[in-house]
Amino acid sequence: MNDIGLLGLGVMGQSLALNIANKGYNVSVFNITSDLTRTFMETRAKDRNIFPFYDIKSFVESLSKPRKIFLMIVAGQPVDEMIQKLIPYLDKGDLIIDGGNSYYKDTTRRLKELKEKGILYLGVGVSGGESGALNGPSLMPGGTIEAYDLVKDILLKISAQTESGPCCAYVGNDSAGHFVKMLHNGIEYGMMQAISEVYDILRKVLKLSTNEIAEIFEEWNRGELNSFLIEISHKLMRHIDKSTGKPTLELILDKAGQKGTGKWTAEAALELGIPTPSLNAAVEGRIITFFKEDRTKLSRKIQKKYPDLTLDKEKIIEELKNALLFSNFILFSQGLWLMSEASKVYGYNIRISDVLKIWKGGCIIRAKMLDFYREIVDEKDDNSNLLNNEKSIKFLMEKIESVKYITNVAREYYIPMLIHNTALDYFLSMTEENLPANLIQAQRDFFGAHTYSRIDMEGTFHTIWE
Ligand SMILES: NC(=O)C1=CN([C@@H]2O[C@H](COP(=O)(O)OP(=O)(O)OC[C@H]3O[C@@H](n4cnc5c(N)ncnc54)[C@H](OP(=O)(O)O)[C@@H]3O)[C@@H](O)[C@H]2O)C=CC1
Ligand SMILES: O=C(CO)[C@H](O)[C@H](O)COP(=O)(O)O
Repeated sequence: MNDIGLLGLGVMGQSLALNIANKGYNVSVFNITSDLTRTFMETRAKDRNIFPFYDIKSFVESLSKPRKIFLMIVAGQPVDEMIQKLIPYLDKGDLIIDGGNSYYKDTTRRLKELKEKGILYLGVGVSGGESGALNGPSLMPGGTIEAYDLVKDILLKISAQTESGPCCAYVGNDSAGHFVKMLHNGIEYGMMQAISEVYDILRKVLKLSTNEIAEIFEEWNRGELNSFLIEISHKLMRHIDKSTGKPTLELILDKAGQKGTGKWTAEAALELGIPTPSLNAAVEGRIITFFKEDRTKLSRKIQKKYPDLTLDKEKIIEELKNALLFSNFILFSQGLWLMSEASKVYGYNIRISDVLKIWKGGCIIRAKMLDFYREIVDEKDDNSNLLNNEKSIKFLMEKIESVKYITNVAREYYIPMLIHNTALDYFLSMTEENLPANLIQAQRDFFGAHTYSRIDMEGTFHTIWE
């Protein structure tokens, strides 16, 4: 009898199967297309404690009870289909673990449906891409503690390890695991967009070569900005395309793909009423890239009047570094506030400090600054908003002039900076006592008799404006 079943042998599934086997567990594997299983067994899984199965029944029957089946397949309908195929062979107390990027509301529904059948279910956020899955991902399991306890040992062993411990911890009830992973990706979109904005300034304003930009990013990666995304950015910038001799990056079409997790984050924020303009802007930024033909046509219709500026290269590089630190802070701040609200509304009971700990290693948004964010979260009882802390304000105010400077330079050169602009505007809005919403309220009352509150007396008021 094998310890665990891994269902789905795509990019992530193969690596996870190997990772689990490397930790000494016997792994049964199954994939919907048998050829993929055969190829995997003949290559990467050869002579390993990995056992192939070509039908669901024998795959399930190969597992010791209570059975543990890790799904690593395309999210959405395939997960529902596969659960239906598994159910006839499962017993009460068996556990299905969904490690894909499933929509959290689907996870809530599946948990309920399977609970009625006595089958346990865990929605586990998995981050780290192919190499993380193989060498140690960040794991965000959510569901019942009873279900988590069944696979806790395996998950802790296969996860990334940092000086703060394993990058796996029970994150909360119900669909908390997939909600947290979705938010991880929402922040990931923001960080990627912010880095690309900085890259744009370096190449278009300072006219640096891709290799020179790689050097700057490599230098930044040795300091406060140290992160997986900065690291891979400088590495990928050095990759040369063999057929042209050019940096491969320069040959990639500027249309960014997306599979949905960023959009779900923005939707969740709107649904829960938490302001996340920078997370939302990252999704919008990707959507805009998709309209390449329109952008190309329009770009030929406008005349750009470039300024006659003497640029201080070193100053711009230094200000960009600070602006990126500012924007990253705001991205996490918006994301963690949303997480905290979801935790209250959905009863997840998420410990944000633990989430920041498990994001320290293995995942795509791992960064040195996470220690600072965690320090802030740990300082207050109500950790719903990172901004409510003196250290945060000091950190941001030390960098605000850089963001103002950089966003102004960007404007002079017609360069969009969706993340940096929204991060700055968010900070200015959140730290402004007097916003012009009085006018909005008056307009609403004028056209729709929506009423308003007054600053000088209690109550609800309506005015006949004309
Ligand atoms: N790639 C990444 O960096 C990360 C991915 N994820 C998530 O992990 C999951 C898997 O991703 P990844 O490994 O990259 O994807 P791949 O496209 O490499 O693999 C997808 C897997 O799903 C299987 N599959 C597709 N349709 C069905 C179906 N109807 N029934 C059963 N199995 C099916 C495929 O089988 P076959 O090929 O035979 O059709 C294959 O095994 C996704 O939810 C993804 O969002 C999470 C973190 C990181
Ligand atoms: O979950 C992931 C990383 O954390 C996956 O790589 C995911 O596909 C990234 O999202 P998108 O494809 O929308 O960029």
